Amino acid sequence: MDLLSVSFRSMADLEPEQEEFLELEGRSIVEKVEPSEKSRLISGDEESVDNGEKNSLKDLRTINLNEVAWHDTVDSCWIVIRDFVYDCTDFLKSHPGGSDVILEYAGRDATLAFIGTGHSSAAIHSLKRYLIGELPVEERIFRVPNGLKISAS
Ligand code: HEM
Repeated sequence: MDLLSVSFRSMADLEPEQEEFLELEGRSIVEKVEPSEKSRLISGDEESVDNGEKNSLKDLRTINLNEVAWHDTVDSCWIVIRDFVYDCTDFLKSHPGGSDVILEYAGRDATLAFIGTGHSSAAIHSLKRYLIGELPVEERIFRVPNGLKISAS
């Protein structure tokens, strides 16, 4: 047995409440497809999906972490949640948790903070208003096709 064996599971393996989160992120995509297709969609295998929503997935702009990092101020505040990029600039002042907590993550990944705070379904729903893109496949850590295994051996 490996000393260290960590698996980043595909989205299809997540707990129900996490899956809800992920479904909400891509609601318009997953609602219109069969369960088998949905599982492929949420695991990131977009090529295998042949439906009307395929294009909307592909149309999402690819934004890398380097570009995200430039938007780390109150005048332009981008954050990454589950490999999706959000522009929160206009939302900062109205965030119920205050602007400071979001600004702390401006220009970088805020996934664990966002989840750790226990945001409501309404909050998760509202995320899509600020969605501007997604990370390139090689920079993703949550939506990895077929999962990613890190092993010590
Ligand atoms: C675009 C991203 C975000 C959106 C749309 C958002 C939305 C919301 C909403 C709607 C609430 C009210 C409570 C609820 O419905 O859950 C809330 C509360 C809160 N959020 Fe966020 N949030 C975002 C990012 C973040 C981030 C990155 C943090 C970092 C820790 C954070 C920390 C908090 C905290 C601490 C509260 C609790 C406020 C309280 O109960 O007094 N949020 N957020």
